[in-house]
Amino acid sequence: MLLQVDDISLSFGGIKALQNVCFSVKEAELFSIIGPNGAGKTSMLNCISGRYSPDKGSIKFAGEELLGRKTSERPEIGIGRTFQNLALFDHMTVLDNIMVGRHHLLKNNFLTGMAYWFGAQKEELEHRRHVEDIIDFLEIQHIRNAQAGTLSYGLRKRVELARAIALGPKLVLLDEPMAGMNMEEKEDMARFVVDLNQELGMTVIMIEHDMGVVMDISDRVMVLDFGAKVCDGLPEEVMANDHVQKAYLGADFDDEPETASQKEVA
Ligand SMILES: Nc1ncnc2c1ncn2[C@@H]1O[C@H](COP(=O)(O)OP(=O)(O)OP(=O)(O)O)[C@@H](O)[C@H]1O
Repeated sequence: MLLQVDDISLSFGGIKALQNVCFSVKEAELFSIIGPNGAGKTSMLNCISGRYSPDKGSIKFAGEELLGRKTSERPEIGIGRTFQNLALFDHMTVLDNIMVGRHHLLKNNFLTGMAYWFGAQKEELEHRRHVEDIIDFLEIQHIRNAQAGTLSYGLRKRVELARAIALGPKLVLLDEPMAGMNMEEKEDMARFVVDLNQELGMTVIMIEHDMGVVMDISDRVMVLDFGAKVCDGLPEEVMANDHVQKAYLGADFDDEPETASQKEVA
């Protein structure tokens, strides 16, 4: 297993955001987390990315305990992430935004990392080459010099994905990568998520509300509700689960992707 999550609980005052959650993700798997609003999905991602510290439990990545390690170490360990809300530097170009994703490879420090804007040419060249590969991969050549703030929402989400994978993580955590997108943008993003999983071999954990996309592209799916795991398994197993049928999908849920994609968990 690349990621082994055991007995994770997390509370905020009286709110139990996560209750004894256990699951594991294999290398090169595309694993989705679904559930209604407030189910604990982002909290789970935040525990893996180090943003939140769970009250108890263990999260092992490639056999090593992650809990207790600094959040800032996650990129070096091999974990990248995107956020539910866009977190780009709007005044910077697409290229520079993605370069920021690689600053950890310089001196582990944002300020020294920024020094490459002013000089460290050789190292910068190497980084640029790598970033250009990502730009090609995500088909954003045409906007590489555009200011991030001027782009459409769908393209900004794609730039954010580019930054998350700039360091070539083993595991990438995607928090609602298709939220707020139109159909065409969603299809593009779904294709890129599949490609980074299948072509680049990255393991993906994705939170996504669009059930059609989730069931279409995931290897396995986990359902959370009120902070607890309802079930996990193959998409068809999860779809057949009574609790999932009743609580999230409605009795009339149709398995066809065209119909399914109209439905959202919450
Ligand atoms: N930083 C925080 N402070 C206080 N409560 C929080 C915090 N983060 C999450 N919670 C609470 O924990 C519970 C789980 O929230 P979380 O954001 O993980 O759910 P979610 O499944 O990601 O929901 P959504 O689909 O709306 O993003 C909610 O009741 C939420 O209000």
